[in-house]
This record gives sequence, structure tokens and C-alpha cells, in this order.
Amino acid sequence: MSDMNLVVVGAAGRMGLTLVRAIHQIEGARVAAAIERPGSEAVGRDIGELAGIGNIGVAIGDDPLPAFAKADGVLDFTVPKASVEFAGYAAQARIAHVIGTTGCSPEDDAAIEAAARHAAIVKSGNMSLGVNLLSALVSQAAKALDAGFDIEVLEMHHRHKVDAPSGTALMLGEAAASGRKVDLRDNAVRSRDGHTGPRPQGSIGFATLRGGSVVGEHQVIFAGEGERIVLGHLAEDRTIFARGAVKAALWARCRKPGLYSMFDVLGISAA
Ligand SMILES: NC(=O)C1=CN([C@@H]2O[C@H](COP(=O)(O)OP(=O)(O)OC[C@H]3O[C@@H](n4cnc5c(N)ncnc54)[C@H](OP(=O)(O)O)[C@@H]3O)[C@@H](O)[C@H]2O)C=CC1
Ligand SMILES: O=C(O)C1=N[C@H](C(=O)O)C[C@H](O)C1
Repeated sequence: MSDMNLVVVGAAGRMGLTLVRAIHQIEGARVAAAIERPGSEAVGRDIGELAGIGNIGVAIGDDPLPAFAKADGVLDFTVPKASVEFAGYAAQARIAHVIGTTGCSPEDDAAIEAAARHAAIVKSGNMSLGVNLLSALVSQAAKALDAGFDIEVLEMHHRHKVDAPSGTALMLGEAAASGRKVDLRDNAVRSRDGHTGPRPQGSIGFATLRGGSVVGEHQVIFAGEGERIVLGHLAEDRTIFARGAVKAALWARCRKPGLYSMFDVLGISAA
């Protein structure tokens, strides 16, 4: 099969540049186009030069439609509003769309699900192998432990991150809730301040730390009487997310339309 022609949207962002470097090293994929927001200072510059791999003859553009029309897939780590728009364009072009963007509202997710009727879309709050494996372990632990074990999800990210809790923290919270066979929406405690009263039994708590250049750290704590089980993941480099995203695109290339997760791509099954 010919190399997969990929469009990187949000190409000049932290993940966009990491994706361009990762694609450059992966056989079977190539950067066919790079897109940024209209008005971005990056428009017109060569994406390879910006990513530090030298000129690759791909100038950053600001018009996604013609780029999507000539491509086989899109890698998208941007912002929710843009990802919803890109999902619509990927559906029109009938090409694979990999969405790593976090912070989507239920309405955004519904729009993406609608687009997935016409395109193979892989969406995940974390594209790394490690976090997806962790998610399966969390689900198993939650299934094995009763509500006497309080579940808390702790995360830390760099100072530039704009959404909280992180997409990964929510994914791990969902895994814990599904292991316990409860709905996360009815049990999540996403912030605490002031006189909160005692911890509601069975709740799943979230704690968010922000600072410095931390790539991404997550812990799921099962706190019982006299003991704690702590499951965690430390991301040391954004390349783990980028490699996962390219793997997802190559996997999605020949799939029929639908909304898929990294569990589908990696062949991991929930507890
Ligand atoms: N699922 C996963 O594995 C991972 C997910 N993420 C998520 O990916 C997202 C991006 O993270 P990060 O790279 O750190 O963020 P950045 O802000 O560095 O990058 C986002 C890029 O998207 C651009 N952008 C915004 N709107 C548009 C648009 N309409 N068209 C084209 N480009 C646009 C931004 O441009 P400008 O700055 O000019 O607005 C920016 O260059 C976040 O939601 C983050 O949580 C991150 C890492 C891993
Ligand atoms: O914004 C980030 O940087 C990251 N976002 C994702 C998230 O919200 O969980 C994944 C990763 O932790 C890095």
C-alpha cells in the first residue's frame, strides 16, 4: 500500500510539532499538509523547518478543505471547536480522523459521533500505550475492590494546559466507574473548597495540579482502611502520544466509518 498522506492540524502547536517529527521517523506515513489557524504567524513557513527536521517542502496553510480532499487521514490535537469542524470536513472527504483534543463538551462529542457515521474517527484523551494499559488495570482494580476503597484521580500537567481535569484523568475516572458498574456523572467530585463535609462514600474524586513543563502525570489512588493501592503513569516525552496517534491513523485507514478508541487500535479489552 502507498504511504498514508497525513494532514497535521494545529501543526505549530506542542503536539503538532511532535507529530511532524514522529511521522518523519515512521515508515508508511508522510506529512502531506500542515494547517494552522487563519492569522497564525506560522502560516507560510515550512513545517519541517519549524519542527527542526529541515525543509520538507510543506508550507503551513490555513485552509483545511483542499488539504483534506487530497489526504488519507488527519491528526488533530487542537481545541474542541476546531476538532468538531475538522470532523465534519473529514466526514465530507471520507478520510480517517485521529482526535487527541481534550476538554470537549457533551455537545462537541455528539457532533463528532455524528461525523463518525461517514469517517473512521479514533478519539482518545490519551494516545499512549501506557495510559491505555493503566486504564484497563484501573477498571480491574475497581471491580475487585468494594466501595470501602475511596477512589481519587490525581494529575499534574504543564502551566500552559487549558482544560481540567485532564482528558486522561476523566478517562481513568470512567475506567474506575465502569469497573464499579456506576455512572461517573453521578459520582464524580471534580473540585473541593471550604467546608465540604465528609467524603461521600462511592464518590470518585479528581485533583488537578498545574505547573512548569510537566508533560503529564496521573495516579489513581484506591484508599482503604490502613492501606492504599496506587496505580500511575508518568509521561516523559510527548513522542509517546504522537507515536500512538500515527499508529491510530494507519489502523483507521482501512476501517469502516465509526467512532473508535485507542483500546480498539491497541487491541486492549476492558475488565
Ligand atoms: N490525547 C492525547 O494523547 C493528548 C492530547 N493532548 C491534547 O491536545 C490538545 C493540544 O495540546 P497542545 O499541543 O499542548 O496545545 P497547543 O496550544 O500547543 O497546540 C494547539 C494548536 O492548535 C492550533 N489551533 C487552534 N485552533 C485552530 C484551528 N481552528 N485551526 C488550526 N489550528 C488551530 C493552535 O494555534 P494557536 O495557538 O494560534 O491558537 C495551536 O498551534 C489539547 O487539548 C491537549 O489536552 C495533548 C497531548 C496528548
Ligand atoms: O495537554 C496536555 O499536555 C496533555 N493532555 C492530555 C490530557 O488532557 O490528558 C494527555 C496528556 O496527559 C498531555
